[in-house]
Amino acid sequence: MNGNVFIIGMGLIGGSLALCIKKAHPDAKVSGFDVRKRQAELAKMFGAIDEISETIREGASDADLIIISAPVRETARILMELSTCAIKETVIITDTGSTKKEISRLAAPLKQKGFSFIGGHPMAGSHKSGITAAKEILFENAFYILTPEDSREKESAADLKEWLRGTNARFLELSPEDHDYLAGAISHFPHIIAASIVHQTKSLSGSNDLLPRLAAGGFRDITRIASSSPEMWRDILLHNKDVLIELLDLWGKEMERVRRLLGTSNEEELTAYFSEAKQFRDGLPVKEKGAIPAFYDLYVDIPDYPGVISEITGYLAKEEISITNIRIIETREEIYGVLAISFQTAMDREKAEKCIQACTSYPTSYE
Ligand SMILES: NC(=O)c1ccc[n+]([C@@H]2O[C@H](COP(=O)([O-])OP(=O)(O)OC[C@H]3O[C@@H](n4cnc5c(N)ncnc54)[C@H](O)[C@@H]3O)[C@@H](O)[C@H]2O)c1
Ligand SMILES: O=C(O)C(=O)C[C@]1(C(=O)O)C=C[C@@H](O)C=C1
Repeated sequence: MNGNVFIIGMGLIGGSLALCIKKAHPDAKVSGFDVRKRQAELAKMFGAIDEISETIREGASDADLIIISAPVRETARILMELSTCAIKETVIITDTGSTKKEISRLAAPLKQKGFSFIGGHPMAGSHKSGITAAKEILFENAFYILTPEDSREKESAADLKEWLRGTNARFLELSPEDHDYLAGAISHFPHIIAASIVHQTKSLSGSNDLLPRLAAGGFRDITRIASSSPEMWRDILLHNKDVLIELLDLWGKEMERVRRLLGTSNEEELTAYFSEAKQFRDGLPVKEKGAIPAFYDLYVDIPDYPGVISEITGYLAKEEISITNIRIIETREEIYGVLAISFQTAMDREKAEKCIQACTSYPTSYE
């Protein structure tokens, strides 16, 4: 498509969308604004945007598409500001916020003036923030929720999907209320639990300094998202307060149930508790990014000696196989550790396994 795209908030999501739009629509002009000007400068340096806008008013004036990609409570303020700006009658306005009900309510002044606002939420991300973490592949195969509310917005949603074609995401239309309930359950609530586990560990470690040093695989897996932006999560929780309080009450009952099973040493029910959870978790889609991003992980049993990781990444680099993440799951002195390497595609993982098998004697595996 040809036209002017204006992105407000040049962080992880704004930057990644800018890269996707530039790839799919090379003739479009993409400009960006960020309250932290350095973010916009970096976005320009990385080639994510063509121009930096000095103000929202300036960037919005000639835009055909405006994407707001700031924390959700800032998004509310930006919507108010946009409703006072001179903007094209035909402009499509969208956002990327993790909550939709409150944002859609706050877009009312713009909608009353006849502008198309379509709430949006790409359901993929990271615990990392800022433009330096942005990547074109972030939304590949992920669900991208849109919340058009009337027939005019549903029509504009078709143009919006075309603008966002380069995300290679799977678009899904929901009401803002349904969105907030679902996202509350599978995204917002797990972030509270992750942070609460870290809090519990922190307070226990006050009386035992060995505790944080022992926190390995399982703890790291379940608490990764506790490293996300605190301001972003504060705002999400405040926007989705009612749903989250309801989920916290349910969780309390769930924990009571486990406590009872433990108290009575109920072996059968405890096995059933974990079996049911395993069955449901194992049945979640792995090939596509759902609420849970797809990982194409390869596990390599490695001896614990200096240089072993660079040895393996060196072999992969020679074959030009790109890695998205690498971590050690477990290391104990003189015992084998497990190196988990993540790839973007199943094909990359297969190539990597063949390469490691050809160059080393380290056992490899994946689920
Ligand atoms: N991080 C994720 O995993 C993820 C995934 C999907 C959606 N989201 C949502 O997308 C939005 C952006 O998240 P992110 O991860 O890119 O955060 P981020 O912190 O990486 O980027 C947000 C950017 O917005 C800028 N900003 C803040 N207030 C602003 C304002 N008033 N005007 C202009 N710029 C402003 C910040 O300086 C920052 O650069 C949030 O609403 C978040 O809920 C996040
Ligand atoms: O992968 C992560 O780090 C995320 O937390 C991404 C995640 C999620 O909960 O799945 C976080 C918030 C967004 O609104 C969408 C995606």
